[in-house]
Amino acid sequence: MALISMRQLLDHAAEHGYGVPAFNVNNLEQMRAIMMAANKTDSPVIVQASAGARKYAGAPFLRRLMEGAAEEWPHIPIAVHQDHGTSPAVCQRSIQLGFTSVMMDGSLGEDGKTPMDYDYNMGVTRKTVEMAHACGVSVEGELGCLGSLESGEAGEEDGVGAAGKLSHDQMLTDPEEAAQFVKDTYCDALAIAIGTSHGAYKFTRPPTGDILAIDRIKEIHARIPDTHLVMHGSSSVPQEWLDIINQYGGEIPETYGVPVEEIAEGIRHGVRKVNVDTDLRLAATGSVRRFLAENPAEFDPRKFLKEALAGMYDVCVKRYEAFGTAGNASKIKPIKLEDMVPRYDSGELDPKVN
Ligand SMILES: O=C(CO)COP(=O)(O)O
Ligand SMILES: O=C[C@H](O)COP(=O)(O)O
Ligand SMILES: [Zn+2]
Ligand SMILES: [Zn+2]
Repeated sequence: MALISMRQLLDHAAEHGYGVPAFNVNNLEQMRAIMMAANKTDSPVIVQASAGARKYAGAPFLRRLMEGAAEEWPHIPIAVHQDHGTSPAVCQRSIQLGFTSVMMDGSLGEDGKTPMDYDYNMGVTRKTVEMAHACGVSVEGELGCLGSLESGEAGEEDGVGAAGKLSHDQMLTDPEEAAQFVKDTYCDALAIAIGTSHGAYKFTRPPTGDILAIDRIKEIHARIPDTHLVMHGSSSVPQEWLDIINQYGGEIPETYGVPVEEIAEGIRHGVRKVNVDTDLRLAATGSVRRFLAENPAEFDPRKFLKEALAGMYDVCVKRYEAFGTAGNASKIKPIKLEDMVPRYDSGELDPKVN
């Protein structure tokens, strides 16, 4: 079974200059779509589960989904990551469950909503790193809060993210602070705030530099060249899927996501993990709406779920190709988690800070 640490996967991505989409998983169809697309394109995989996913599917089922993926596609390296952990204890339970990577999102408090200060964030992240690295598990931290530079609104969506108004400073990760944070915590990957937000309603117009700060990535990367940068809220919100949803009875107002070309520019400057959830939701919804509208007599869920899978598969293939992930699965030689431990202990994985 090729469940590997996210650190190993992202180190390979950094060495070879590509990015990896991290798709959120809640159910069988998403998992199969992601894996079938990875198999087709020879891409290594990051799948991630949120607190909402654990609530929806239940932790034992989620674990079995991931184990099932590794069993059916043993030649594909898979990092199993916990998305937006709200405390070291949550991260610890995920490690116990078999996750190979965790996110400690200390930019927000345990409620997942209240923006916290540097010292709190640094403390919980440092604690998580000590615990995770002792198990060979990697850690993603977050500095800055996701939110819209267009409206000043925080990124709350489906109960995830800060709520209310945020200042510009809170919504843009400071390169100086990022350098200090990496020095203080030794996290493997860092989620940065550059104007993206979760969900489908990111921008009211195609984003330009004033509302999507891709340039900020370059400044941060220059300070922490070994730390893998993570873009959250990076669905592209494909207009073709919005059109299909609305053509078949949906009511989604005009909205724009993060263009794939902007993500590719980020990848050229140190972004290695690109979080995508909403795009698969849109593809699944559009596919199901279309199928049921065109086949009103059908009632076998496998028929419409197969359509959902096909729509999501399509999005996954496009992202693996656009981010340069394709062609790399077969080049990675899996390192066991227990063999990551001495690598951390020896200091060979310590981050460089300029
Ligand atoms: O960041 C995400 C999960 O952590 C998902 O972002 P999207 O809502 O843009 O897909
Ligand atoms: O972090 C945001 C992801 O899109 C997960 O969303 P969720 O909490 O609804 O599962
Ligand atoms: Zn956050
Ligand atoms: Zn996120």
